[in-house]
Order: sequence, then C-alpha cells, then structure tokens
Amino acid sequence: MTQPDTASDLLIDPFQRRVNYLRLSVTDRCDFRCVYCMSEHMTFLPKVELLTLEELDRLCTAFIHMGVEKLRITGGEPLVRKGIMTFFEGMSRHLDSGALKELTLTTNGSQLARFAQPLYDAGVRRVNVSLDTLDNDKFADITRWGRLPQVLKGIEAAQNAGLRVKLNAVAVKGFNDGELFDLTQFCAERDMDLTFIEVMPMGEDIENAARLGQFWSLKDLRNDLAERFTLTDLSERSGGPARYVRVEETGQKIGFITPLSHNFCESCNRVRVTCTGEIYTCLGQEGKSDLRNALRADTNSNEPLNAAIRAAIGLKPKGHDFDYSRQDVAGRMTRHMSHTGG
Ligand SMILES: Nc1nc2c(ncn2[C@@H]2O[C@H](COP(=O)(O)OP(=O)(O)OP(=O)(O)O)[C@@H](O)[C@H]2O)c(=O)[nH]1
Ligand SMILES: C[S@@+](CC[C@H](N)C(=O)[O-])C[C@H]1O[C@@H](n2cnc3c(N)ncnc32)[C@H](O)[C@@H]1O
Ligand code: SF4
Ligand code: SF4
Repeated sequence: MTQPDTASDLLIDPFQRRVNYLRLSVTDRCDFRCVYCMSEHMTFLPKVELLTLEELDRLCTAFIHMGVEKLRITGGEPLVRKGIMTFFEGMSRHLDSGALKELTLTTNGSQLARFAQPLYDAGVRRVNVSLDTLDNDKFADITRWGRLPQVLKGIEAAQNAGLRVKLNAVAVKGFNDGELFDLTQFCAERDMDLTFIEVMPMGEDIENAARLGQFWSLKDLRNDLAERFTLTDLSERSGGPARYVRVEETGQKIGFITPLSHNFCESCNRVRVTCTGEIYTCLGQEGKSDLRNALRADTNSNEPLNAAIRAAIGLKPKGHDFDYSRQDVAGRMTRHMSHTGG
C-alpha cells in the first residue's frame, strides 16, 4: 500500500489539523558549531542510539502510508550521516509511486559539492541552505568551524545539478544587520529565494543574555528592506511559518519566519522525528513520544509503530510557548535546535 486507503488513515491532530509534513533529523552531529545552535564543545549521542538507515526508511514509509506527502531531512548536518545517500535513494520509490510529493533537505551546504548530483538523481528538486553572512571572517565566527568558500561551492554545485536553492539566514542583531541588501542581491542574482529567521530560544547551555542581544525583529528587518525596495505582501502560505513578500524591483520572493512575534500555529501541518526516533509534535514544546521501541517491537509488522505514531499525533499541542516579552527568555527550550533539526 502506498497511498492512504481511506480518510481514517490520515493523521489528524486534536485541533483538526492534518499532518502531512515530516521533518526527520538523521543525525545530531555537525561539521559546524553555529553559535545560536550549539555550544562549541557539544556532546553528541553515541552511535548505537541512532536509528539505523533501515529503521529510518521503515519509519518514513509508515508516515507516508498515513498521508505524509512532504519529507524534509535535517539534522545536525544531514549530509554528514554515513551512508545517507542510500536512504535518499530508498525514498525515491515513494516519489515514483506518487505517494510522496516532495523529498527535500535543510543543510549547511558544506557537503553539497559532493552530494548535489546524487541528491538530484534520487528525486530531490529543492534544498534549503543555511547561510547567514557573505563575509569570510563573519562566517567563520558564527559557524565557529565553517568556511564560506566551501559553502559557496556547494550552492553552485546544487544549482548546476538543477536543484532549486532557498537560503535561510538567521537574523542576528549586530552581526548580519549590515548585510541585508548584500544577501538580497546575492539571491536575486542567482534566482534563489531567501528567508530570514528570527533567533529562537533553544539549548540551555547557550547564554541567555547573549541571545537576547542577538534578537533582531523581522518587523524591523522588513522596514529596513522597505526603505530601498517596494515590497508586496503575498497571500501564499506553504503551510509553514514563513510569510512572503515580493520585491518588485528584483522580482524575488523573500520569506520571514517570525515564530516569536507572529503566531502561525493554527495552520501547522508538521511533526518532527529525531535521529533516535523521538517524535516532537511541536517545535516550541517539550512534549515528545518514543517511536523507537515501537519500531523495534516487531520488525515484521508496522502495527506497533503505526499505533505509536497515531498516539503521538493525538497529543499534538495547539501551539508554542516562546515568549520574549519578559527580560528573561521565557519558554526557552532546553534541547538544541540540532536535536530536532529546526
Ligand atoms: N516555530 C516554528 N518554526 C519553524 C517551524 N518550521 C520551521 N521553522 C523554522 O524555520 C526554519 C527553516 O525551516 P526550513 O528547514 O527551511 O523548512 P521550511 O520553512 O518548512 O521550508 P519550506 O519547505 O521551504 O517552506 C527552521 O529551522 C525553524 O527555525 C515550525 O513549525 N515552527
Ligand atoms: C538545526 S539546522 C539543521 C540543518 C543544517 N545543519 C543547517 O544548518 O541547515 C536547521 C536550521 O535551524 C536554524 N537554527 C539553528 N538554531 C537556531 C536558533 N536558535 N534560532 C533560529 N534558527 C536556528 C539554522 O540556521 C538552520 O537554518
Ligand atoms: S545550524 Fe546547522 S550547521 Fe549550524 S551548528 Fe546547527 S546543525 Fe550545524
Ligand atoms: S510552534 Fe508548534 S504548533 Fe506552532 S507551527 Fe511550530 S510546530 Fe506547529
């Protein structure tokens, strides 16, 4: 069975939102140490804790049978997971059957020069690349371990392979506020979409005071952009948190993800699964359920897994609790963004 048989196979949460988008983190490891995401001496999970590639395949297949149509692979850095192309190649059967409409990933771009073509061959057509600055030194500062030319090469390789690229830039006050127009122009010249993301309070070992200092409201960012360009609000929503504008002068589309200053939860269509098989039904809440035991309970039947997925969806909360309105970072998540994959 590749398509949901009846409406009852679909995943509907308690607020009547249909879950058709799965974000799967395939590793917590990364070759960068972005300051807003990880501490420099991050401790990673032992390898035995991770779901195997076969288990990741079974898990995604179960979700797809329950109506998931969009699968985004993330991490950590998804392209540093050993053997990950085997997983992508396996998923392409669901694209071929029509059950899966989109197979995509969010990446830091460091490995794209190597993987762009195989990803395209597996049916990926679009990648989101995280890039906050076009300045070599700043890039090395914010990612701690990353090098900009490697990422730029990756982006070029992705475009040459035929992949559509969207840049995600985290807006950090006092860091990339001077690069608003450079980033916009960089994307316009290359026909890439661009989305700005507000910093979210994740990871208890990342300094609170520093984080509050980093907060750059996208409302301010949009106003800065509007001083130079004519912006037209677009009504289109991807079912996700981004709101889009068209820049009339360049024709490009720019998105804003403002989880803290705007509530988009009423149309939420997604859940996240970590590389250890925990399902988080909301990025902004601590609530999680385990799928790994169910996955391993019976390797011949998916019944325990299907039941565990349904039970988890039945607990999906209405929305997040992030709140920057007080001087402390209330509603902060203790886990890291790399744990759930953003
Ligand atoms: N609060 C919240 N933030 C989200 C959610 N989904 C994505 N984000 C944020 O948006 C960032 C960028 O998301 P992407 O990985 O590019 O995925 P996307 O926005 O679904 O991508 P598109 O398919 O291009 O719409 C994530 O890392 C998160 O920071 C969500 O459901 N809730
Ligand atoms: C956790 S990363 C995982 C995928 C990949 N390593 C990458 O960087 O694209 C996914 C996204 O989360 C974003 N991110 C990480 N920490 C964040 C935070 N505290 N607030 C907002 N976005 C964050 C990153 O910029 C990236 O776009
Ligand atoms: S944002 Fe992505 S690239 Fe940066 S440390 Fe986190 S997982 Fe790695
Ligand atoms: S905060 Fe939670 S409910 Fe709101 S859009 Fe994100 S995942 Fe969905």
